[in-house]
Amino acid sequence: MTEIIKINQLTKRYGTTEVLKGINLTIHQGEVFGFVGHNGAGKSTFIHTITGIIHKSSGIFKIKDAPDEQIDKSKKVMGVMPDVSNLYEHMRGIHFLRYMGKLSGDRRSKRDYTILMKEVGLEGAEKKKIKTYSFGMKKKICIAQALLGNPDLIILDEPTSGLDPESAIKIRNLVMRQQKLGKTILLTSHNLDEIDKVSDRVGILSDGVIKKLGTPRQLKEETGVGISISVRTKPTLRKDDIQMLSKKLDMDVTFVESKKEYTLLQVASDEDISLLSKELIESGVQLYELKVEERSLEDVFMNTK
Ligand SMILES: Nc1ncnc2c1ncn2[C@@H]1O[C@H](COP(=O)(O)OP(=O)(O)OP(=O)(O)O)[C@@H](O)[C@H]1O
Repeated sequence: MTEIIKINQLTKRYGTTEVLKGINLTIHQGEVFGFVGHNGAGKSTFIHTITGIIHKSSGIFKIKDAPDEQIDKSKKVMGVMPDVSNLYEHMRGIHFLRYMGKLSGDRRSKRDYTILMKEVGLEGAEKKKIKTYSFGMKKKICIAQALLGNPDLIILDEPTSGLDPESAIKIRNLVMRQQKLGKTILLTSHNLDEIDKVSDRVGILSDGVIKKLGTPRQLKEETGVGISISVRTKPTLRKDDIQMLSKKLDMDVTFVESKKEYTLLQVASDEDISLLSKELIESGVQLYELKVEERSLEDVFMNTK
């Protein structure tokens, strides 16, 4: 696997405040990497550092074979989504993209710029001045800008924040299409469901370091958070029944609540689900339904200190 980003012990201080305290990370070509962390964790600082917008304090990093001292070389392979405040607001959307495209050596035809605008959901707004765009529309043109020049590495800082659900799905699909073209995508988002859907791997930034790293599935499995299951039985299982079952099976089954014929429980592992259902059937309870509620990245995030 070709490494496209390699970071060793990267730190960044603002005055005496150390925001990044030693980031180690490798991202491979063709990966969609989701970077998450609470407000102020340092995600933007990280992106600004590796894209050469601000200087690192210490550590080393390489973007596609170019060491950080040669950041100008690596800028050529990166497409970075700018902040909405950096748009030339007096320009019309399509003219702005063509202008920025020229600066980044973009070779697409005039017609393809219209297609690009459509891809990010700006059809019909090509000739409108950016200053008349809504916040979401400005966000979309920033995403389009990150794709100019056919970069190998696309870096998107909160691309879908402030977008309506339909637009967010469009951007998610765009990310996946770019991946199919062989691009590497690094993105941040506070929408953990979205990160779960698009990312091959996820890194959780906390206290200046990457506290958790892995595929969404690995992280969810490692979290140690119990698995929530809902069972529909006759008779409906009550708290006392669950306590008895738990004792009999010698395992932790936590009663959460019972509503009508449904009982919500938590168990520790997949094996527990199998043992529990077997025991229920053997004890003569009519088991009509057993539904496992998927663990979410939100659980992982909330359990990352
Ligand atoms: N130019 C700066 N000078 C001093 N402190 C800064 C500067 N830029 C950011 N910070 C501080 O660094 C920390 C990390 O900020 P950063 O914007 O990187 O976080 P973030 O994870 O992107 O947050 P959010 O999710 O809210 O966008 C914050 O405490 C912030 O106040």
